[in-house]
Amino acid sequence: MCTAVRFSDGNGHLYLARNLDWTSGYGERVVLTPTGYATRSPFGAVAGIRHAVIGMGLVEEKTPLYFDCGNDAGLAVAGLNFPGYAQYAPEPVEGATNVAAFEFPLWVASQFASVDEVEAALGDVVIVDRPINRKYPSSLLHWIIGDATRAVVVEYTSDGMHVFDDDVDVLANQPGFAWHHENLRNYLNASSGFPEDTVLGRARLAPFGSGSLMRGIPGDYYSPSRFVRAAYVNAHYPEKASEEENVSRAFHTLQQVAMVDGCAAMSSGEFEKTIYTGLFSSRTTTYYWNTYDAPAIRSVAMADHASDGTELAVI
Ligand SMILES: C[C@H](CCC(=O)NCCS(=O)(=O)O)[C@H]1CC[C@H]2[C@@H]3[C@H](O)C[C@@H]4C[C@H](O)CC[C@]4(C)[C@H]3C[C@H](O)[C@]12C
Repeated sequence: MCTAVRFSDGNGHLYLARNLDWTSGYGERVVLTPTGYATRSPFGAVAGIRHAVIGMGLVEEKTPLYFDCGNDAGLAVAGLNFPGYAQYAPEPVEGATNVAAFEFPLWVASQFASVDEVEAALGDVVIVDRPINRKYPSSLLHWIIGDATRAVVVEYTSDGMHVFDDDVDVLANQPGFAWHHENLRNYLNASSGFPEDTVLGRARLAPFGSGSLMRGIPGDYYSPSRFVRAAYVNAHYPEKASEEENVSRAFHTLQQVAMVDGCAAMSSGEFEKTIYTGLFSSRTTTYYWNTYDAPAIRSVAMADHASDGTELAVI
């Protein structure tokens, strides 16, 4: 499973972070797509790279396949599994902007500078089930897209495109965003406060310590539970000013919804775990990540490579 969160430093910078939860990795690396790169795009949606893009992904058929990424203008996107709901158009539609499912994150991050811009463009978009090759059929995903001010969730289902204003800045897996948002109403009681002593019968009862009013926030790995827990932590985390504090914030928040080996099996019987946690910071246009087996945080800044070059940098 996967979980993603967006937040800001209150000073015009975006932080968008995600856990990639699966049984094993795909050989993913940090990939920088510079503005001079001539990428392939089956229907021409990604005609050129207007904004340099950095994120986690694979390169296949000379095409960056991003799992999550951000750009030099402060916009970022992450794709999370959405099987049973996602349904792309079988063929391109004449007159529309046809975006192959595999290139959706690259299309977002290479073409636009803000959530408002993407949202306006999405009105004309058809997401097409056109795999990059036979090895990699289209993944069934939904996406969170964020900038320094807000986030939206994009779901493409049997009745077409849906764009939701994500006012809690979180995404998990199934079911759809609208369900997850409604489900938050089950947790209105949860708060970060410290309760008063209470009287029960002739007994005066005091809390054991802090955390008492947070009880009821679900602790398991099920997608609805991760959505609620990530929304709680992300909303209660105090705004932080520095890059270091915000990197710490992202990794601490996602640690709350990270999956530990052996605890949750998939239908195959294999266990899911958090393969990597990735974070895009627009403040430094840096991609930070760690992995299950190498938990120290590593980073690559766009400035470390030629973001106006013609070749992909695979780090
Ligand atoms: C498996 C990943 C999603 C993890 C997740 O959400 N798990 C949820 C588990 S569960 O259902 O809820 O049980 C997704 C996220 C991004 C996906 C990748 C990206 O979309 C890029 C390419 C796209 C190609 O079409 C398929 C390979 C691929 C390389 C994808 C493989 C895989 O589907 C990825 C890595």
